Amino acid sequence: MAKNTYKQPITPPARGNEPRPAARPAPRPAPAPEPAPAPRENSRRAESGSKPAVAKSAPKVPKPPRQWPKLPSLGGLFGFLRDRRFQLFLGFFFLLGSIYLTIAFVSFLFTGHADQSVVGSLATTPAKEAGQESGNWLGLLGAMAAQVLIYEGFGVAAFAVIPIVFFLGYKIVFRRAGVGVSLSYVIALCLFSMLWLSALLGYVVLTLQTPDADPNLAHTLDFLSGGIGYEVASWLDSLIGWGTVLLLAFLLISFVVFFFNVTSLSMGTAAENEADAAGAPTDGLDLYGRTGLGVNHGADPTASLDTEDELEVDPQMTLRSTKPVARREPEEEIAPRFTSTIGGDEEEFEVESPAPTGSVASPTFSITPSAGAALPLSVAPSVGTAGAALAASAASMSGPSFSVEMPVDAEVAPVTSRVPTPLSLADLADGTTVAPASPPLTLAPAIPAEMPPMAITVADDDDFFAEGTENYDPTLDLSRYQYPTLELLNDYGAAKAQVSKEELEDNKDRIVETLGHYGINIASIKATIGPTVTLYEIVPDAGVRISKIKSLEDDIALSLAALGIRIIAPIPGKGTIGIEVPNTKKEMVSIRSVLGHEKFRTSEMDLPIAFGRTITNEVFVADLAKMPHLLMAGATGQGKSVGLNVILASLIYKRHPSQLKFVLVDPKKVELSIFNKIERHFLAKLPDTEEAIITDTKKVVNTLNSLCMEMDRRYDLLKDAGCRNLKEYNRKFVERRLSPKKGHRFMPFIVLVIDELADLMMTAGKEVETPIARLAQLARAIGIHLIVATQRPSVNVITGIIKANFPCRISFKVTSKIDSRTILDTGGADQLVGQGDMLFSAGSDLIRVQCAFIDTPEVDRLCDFVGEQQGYPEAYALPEVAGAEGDTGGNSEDFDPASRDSMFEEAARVIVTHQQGSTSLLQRRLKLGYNRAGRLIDQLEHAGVVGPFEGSKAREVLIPDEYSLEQLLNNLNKT
Ligand SMILES: Nc1ncnc2c1ncn2[C@@H]1O[C@H](COP(=O)(O)OP(=O)(O)OP(=O)(O)O)[C@@H](O)[C@H]1O
Repeated sequence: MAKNTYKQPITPPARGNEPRPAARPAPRPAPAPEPAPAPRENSRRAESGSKPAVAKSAPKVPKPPRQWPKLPSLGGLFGFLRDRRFQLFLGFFFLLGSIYLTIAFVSFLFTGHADQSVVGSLATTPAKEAGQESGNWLGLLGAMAAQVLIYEGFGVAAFAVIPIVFFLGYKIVFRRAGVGVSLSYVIALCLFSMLWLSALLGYVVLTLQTPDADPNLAHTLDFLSGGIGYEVASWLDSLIGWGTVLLLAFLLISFVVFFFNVTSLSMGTAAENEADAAGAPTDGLDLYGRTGLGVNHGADPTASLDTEDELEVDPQMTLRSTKPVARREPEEEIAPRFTSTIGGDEEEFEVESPAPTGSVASPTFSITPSAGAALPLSVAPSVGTAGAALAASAASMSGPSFSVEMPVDAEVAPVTSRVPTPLSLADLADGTTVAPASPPLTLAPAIPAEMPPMAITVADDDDFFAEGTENYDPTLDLSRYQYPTLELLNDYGAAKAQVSKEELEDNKDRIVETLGHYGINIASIKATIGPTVTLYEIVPDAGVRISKIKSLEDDIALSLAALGIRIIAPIPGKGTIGIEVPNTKKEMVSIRSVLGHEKFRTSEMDLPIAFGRTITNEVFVADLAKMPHLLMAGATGQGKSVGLNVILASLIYKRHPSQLKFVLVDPKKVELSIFNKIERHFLAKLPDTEEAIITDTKKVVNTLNSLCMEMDRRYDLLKDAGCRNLKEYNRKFVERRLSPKKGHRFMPFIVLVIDELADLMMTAGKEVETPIARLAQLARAIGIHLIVATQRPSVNVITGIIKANFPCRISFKVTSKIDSRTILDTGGADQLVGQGDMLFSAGSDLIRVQCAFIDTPEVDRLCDFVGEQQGYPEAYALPEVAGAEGDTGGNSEDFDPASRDSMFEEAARVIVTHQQGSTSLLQRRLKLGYNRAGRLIDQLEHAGVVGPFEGSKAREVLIPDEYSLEQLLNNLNKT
């Protein structure tokens, strides 16, 4: 029966918007009228199950009358199945039946031959007479059963029927699987063994039964395979001959792989093997769910995990069932009961069962925090003492059999978990101590009826942080995340020098000659071949004025008949003059060659970017975290987009999704859309937006403002933690010196990429300029970095205030010297050769780099590789911008009561009843998606029910009680 005994779950703080309240939630209030839930917008796996409670209290929407003919209800027809007496009758029938079959089968091994004629003569002989002649210890019926199942059926493999019958009876009588093995597990194993063995023995019999074989042997063999096995084998033999053996081997391997969930052929460590032998729940997944030994099988429920196995579950929990995996007729009595031990007292409460028609075999459960629970809390299902069922069930269930869902919430203390997502059943064991986690975990689904009893003790938040010996590892939320491999990128082979000796000599001679014409003699000349240009370093004779050489730039270019000559006079720190001469044949720098270079691979930088190769052919790697922002310019078609992709790819190759988030702004709409695939891994977005990649100017303004809010919050947290920068702060958090209870969280780097600033500046001007400048000025310490690109480096796009805050700039080829000056404060960018030829300026240094090349299919493959892996439930949510226009429901001026959400009143009641202005409360109580709950909160703000957004705190509830609320609602309805 569906019950919802936890009346008031605490609000799991929603990332980005509704922060976790600083203090532990208030004790459970008196039961209040349940708000009517509505169908979820964004159903989550763990929350999408149908719930009777939901159905009961659903809003009273009049249903259209159905005109279907009346049929007798199935419940009435098969109601006797729920009769416990009938169940016991059936259960014992199977149990005794299994004993009967065992005796009959064993007897058949001795008396079978004699009984064959007895059973065969049944058509002509009276049953009584035949029974008297039967040699089977269980009479004629025993002889018949054995004859059918063994001789005519499956041979000795028919013994596998016995466990099926036994466990079926056991399950019905005792309402749980026997000896820790789930029924489906037994049935699958036994059926396969029976069919496979029978076919194998059939083939053996077929091969041994040659005309000259010993008749006694042939007689014995009759029993081995049974009629079916023999027929199957002969059929296979006629079709594929001795390939039958291969086929059978293949079937066996396939079964083992799927049934035991073999995922790896590695032999595992000695420790793992030991643990395995002892029945500890390693089960193919290591402590953090990574695939290890590769075989899932029964786990000893009493085996407790060592400290590393700790799970983290939010301190307070509600147990409720969600999506049933399989369904069958309801059996109310079997509804699992859970006990919660609070302090020394045991308190029993019922779990919301999936639905009146819900499954008992495999209902699913989620554990989410609840307000009423005190610490420490231990939760133990009181049904099911089955031993090895836990892991076995996990193995036999396909898909995400048991998962932890953690709402990703920027606002809230981060997930402190060392729990892999999804959590495997094997990760839970009796006696597991779990650390508190915030945001909450949702564990789903489990198989309570087959779950061994287990107690998950949730340590107090403070204790955890005080006692935690192990460092917090943010990557463990996606512990199975695989970094992209270089194989995803095109291999263009080793770079070859494209400049011939003749070309070098030729150029050298011409330079010497040209300078000679102007009376400049050269003491020495040296060439360094780069991918795009060759640098000729000359040491002029004493007394030659450098400015003279510089003024000859065009003349030298003319005499060399080459575009893009750049003279560096003098080369800083070298005392020579450089003349860069483009190579006749450019060498393409593949991204693979730079990402695979040791310099990048072993880089200790926070945000390393492998831009390409310098003119001395060295791989050029720079740290975005140090820049700390980057301005990019370049005329159209000169390699900007490729450059941006190189930057994004470098960062994706080097960072884990937990450490880095991108905010992608793409007014051109097509350049960055490819990165949509990695939304749940690497992208951040406003909570109320559908698309993670921002293409709309209005949304850009909101996003920039939201980033400013995030920046302010981060500064507050840093201040509170006494840290000067993000690195220090995260280190402290990792060392568990900062408690999530106080709002602390692991903060990923955020990289904002704007693909075309000109467009934004034209449409939104100051609205974007101010937050960009603000972010650029302040965000360096708190890990927000900006990469802003533009085609038009004119002063009304790259304004003084923007330029002043972007010390690090890149210019691809631009069309004029003025543009070059605007972006780099010096000429030179106009003389580049294009196709990724770029100048990198960090302060005074100007470095010429050939940008690496990454093709769109390569980016595609990279994004597919990342995107196909398990990600967070949703993109990293940025703080909601109060009063933001667009999707948030409008601002106060244009708030129209008539266009209120249909759940508006229910939402208001929930908020007032709980006195908590939180989006996630609405999400949970009303089963809403984040977007809709966010809109509702906004509408409630406009209606005066809740106060404005308050950063890290929940919104203030402005209506003190339900009476005042009803008055307000009445007034609103009148207007
Ligand atoms: N690093 C590079 N190495 C070799 N070729 C390159 C490189 N970068 C760009 N190219 C060539 O230049 C072409 C245009 O590059 P890209 O699309 O990046 O230009 P863009 O500056 O972004 O142009 P737009 O502003 O019009 O989008 C590419 O298709 C490619 O052929």
